[in-house]
Amino acid sequence: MRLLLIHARSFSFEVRDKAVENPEPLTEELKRGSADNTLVVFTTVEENDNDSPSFLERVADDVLDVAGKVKASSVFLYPYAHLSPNLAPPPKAITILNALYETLKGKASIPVYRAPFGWYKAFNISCLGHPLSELSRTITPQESAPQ
Ligand SMILES: NCC(=O)N[C@H]1[C@@H](O)[C@H](n2cnc3c(N)ncnc32)O[C@@H]1CO
Repeated sequence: MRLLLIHARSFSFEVRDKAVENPEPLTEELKRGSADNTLVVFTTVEENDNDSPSFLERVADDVLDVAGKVKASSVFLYPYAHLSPNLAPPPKAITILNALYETLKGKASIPVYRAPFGWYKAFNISCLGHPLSELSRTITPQESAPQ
């Protein structure tokens, strides 16, 4: 999994067009969204990722560690298919992203928002520019436990 974490003074998005054959069904609340003082997590699910609790908890712990360090008021999970050449196919990616969203919500003491999967979206972001305001992570499922 590849993450780009941007601590934003403000962030907003609005859905435009379908980007995959079967995008996530849109509800009114998923068509647009915004937050201030938020940690935007651009997330690319890779082909070797899985939805095991141990993997998702490592990802969530890393994200929430950054959110705490930068004192973000919320986390914004943003599906983003541009951070890796080894993409998981959409059905697997949406499953893992939704599981990561639930894991984050279960662990976070701040609100966790998300943008919908499978859509092109317009977005505005105002990066705060402090030393921890632009971070990237590559997190992979651990190999099977040593024999
Ligand atoms: N620019 C906006 C956009 O990227 N839209 C992406 C994601 O919402 C989603 N998507 C498809 N595959 C993946 C993946 N492996 N990981 C994350 N999202 C994915 O499908 C859209 C087209 O690739």
